[in-house]
Amino acid sequence: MDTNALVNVKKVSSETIVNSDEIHSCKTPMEELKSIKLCDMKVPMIYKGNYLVCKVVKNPLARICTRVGIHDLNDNFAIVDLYNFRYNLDDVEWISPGTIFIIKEPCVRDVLKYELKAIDIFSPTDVIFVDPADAEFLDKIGAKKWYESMSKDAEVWKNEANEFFKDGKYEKAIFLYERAIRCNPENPILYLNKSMACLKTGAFYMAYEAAKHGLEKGGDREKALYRMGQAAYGMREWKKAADHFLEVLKEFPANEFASKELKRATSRLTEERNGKFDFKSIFVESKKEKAELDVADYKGPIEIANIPGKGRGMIATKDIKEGTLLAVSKSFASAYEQDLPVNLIPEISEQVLTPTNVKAKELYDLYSGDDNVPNDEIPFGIVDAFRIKNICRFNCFGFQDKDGQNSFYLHIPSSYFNHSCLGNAFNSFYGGNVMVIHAAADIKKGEEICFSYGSPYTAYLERKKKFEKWKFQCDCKLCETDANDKLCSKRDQMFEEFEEYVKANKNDPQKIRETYVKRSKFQLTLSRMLVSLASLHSDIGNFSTAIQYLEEALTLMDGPFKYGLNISQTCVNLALCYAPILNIQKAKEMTKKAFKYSLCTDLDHFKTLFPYLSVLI
Ligand SMILES: C[S@@+](CC[C@H](N)C(=O)[O-])C[C@H]1O[C@@H](n2cnc3c(N)ncnc32)[C@H](O)[C@@H]1O
Repeated sequence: MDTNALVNVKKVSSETIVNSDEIHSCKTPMEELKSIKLCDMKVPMIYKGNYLVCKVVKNPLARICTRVGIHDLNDNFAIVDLYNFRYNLDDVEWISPGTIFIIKEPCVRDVLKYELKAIDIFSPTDVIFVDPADAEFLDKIGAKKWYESMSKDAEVWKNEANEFFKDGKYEKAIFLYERAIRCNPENPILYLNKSMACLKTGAFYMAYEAAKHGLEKGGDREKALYRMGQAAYGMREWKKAADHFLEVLKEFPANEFASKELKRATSRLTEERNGKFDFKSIFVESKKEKAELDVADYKGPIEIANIPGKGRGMIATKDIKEGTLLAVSKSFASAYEQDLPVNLIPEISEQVLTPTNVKAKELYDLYSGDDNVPNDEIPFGIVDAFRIKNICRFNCFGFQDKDGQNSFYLHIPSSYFNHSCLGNAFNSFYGGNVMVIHAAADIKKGEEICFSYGSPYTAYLERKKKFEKWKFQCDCKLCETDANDKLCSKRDQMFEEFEEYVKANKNDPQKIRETYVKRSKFQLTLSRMLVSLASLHSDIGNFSTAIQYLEEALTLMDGPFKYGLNISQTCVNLALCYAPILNIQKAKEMTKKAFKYSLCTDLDHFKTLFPYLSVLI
């Protein structure tokens, strides 16, 4: 047997992993599974109905997954590849040699070169970690031989856990607080400390439960209630959070932290109930690196309905005016390109384990690609990596910041809007983390509300290809017009050449204009060229030509796609061209128009976005 396989973790792309059709997630409770040993396992095979008890014997290695060498209860060796447990793969401490764990329904394959068995784990909830000091549980799974006799003094483990906590090693601290609790289940401090450590790792459900137990065991009420409030806030249960902070203040009125937190929770409640958001502050905050914005989700006069041929979609519950705020959502999970592999499963795993299972239900209800497979109910506390991977594929939004860095976001409520290139809604992002959807037109009660999944500027064939990946065809008027227009792809090609050409010539888009002779509608490519040309001219101070191009572009943009084409920015550009030639009246007119189309809450918000226009408004 060659254990060198361990040093040979393959470099594979994240796609290779998450696309595997063999991703299996165990949905059966541990009590219903039977133990199995490596010698009884044939390869390749998924051992449904079984579990394997193992112990890490070889140091972990990490590339795209974390790989460890394990022994089973017969001391037979195998490789275990753990996917989707961590963002930060450099962190391997969580599975160091000596770690005992159970693999529920293991997927076994062979590594021919090394004549070894290998087990792939994709869903974090397929693993149960076992404390070597937990004699009772080890006995239950037939692993008594791995029992390590350790101190039974809870204080010893509490002190050790506190040290880990101080070093920022929260998971290790949680593991030891749990050991301490097994030694002395009546000590409330252990629960409260565990709760604090859980808050640090974002395991809010566990934090809430631990603080509640601490309270029930007679622990410090101020601390317990405050932590319950913090945990509820983390779970985005604003009312519950506010109630706990109020309870703290009632008994301990001098607690300044609780009064601050109560204010925050109340703001979230107002956002959630009335759609009253401070978009200016959200904008300022979103400009910070890897900003984590603190906002509630809001659902305006809209509801989910079945839309023939499109699955589910959003419809208006009453007549809606253009510019109305329809929805705000904070991303459920996010990943940054620089943190390769891009993988939302570790974060989603934390979120899925909430007490009421509401979040898990909302997540698993999202479209996962196969209309023929009913979205069967996933039991509470189960991370189904395969389903989540598909949900991400059909519902994630990519976002590129100004430095060209990509990030990926899953927004739950916003995932129910279908696409239309000429959508009657417009979605904008605050750093990607927060998605805001406004009505881009007047909408009648019962009408479907769609927004464009990309820029309407995207060339027709490119759009079509993109939609094919998402398994649909767009039947909007723009796609219909483009599909019937023989000059469409020629024009798109000309545009590409044009971009190169204008860079060199700063010339007129006459040739493109000519391609529209037979089509007066949707002259998007022309407007795009005019905007490009205008910017070249304004850069060299040729403002009157820039104005001529921008005014023409503005007329062409004024259609159902005006928000998608960022008409507000074109008005800003015009204002910035009128101002230097001292046509202040026009500059003010354009600034006013820019504000109208900016969807800003108020002038203050607008001025934060465009401070250099402040004097014109
Ligand atoms: C983000 S989901 C939108 C909600 C989805 N319709 C549902 O039932 O949950 C994206 C998926 O919706 C469907 N879809 C979106 N826009 C569509 C359109 N214009 N026509 C047909 N299907 C569309 C496609 O299946 C696409 O992959």
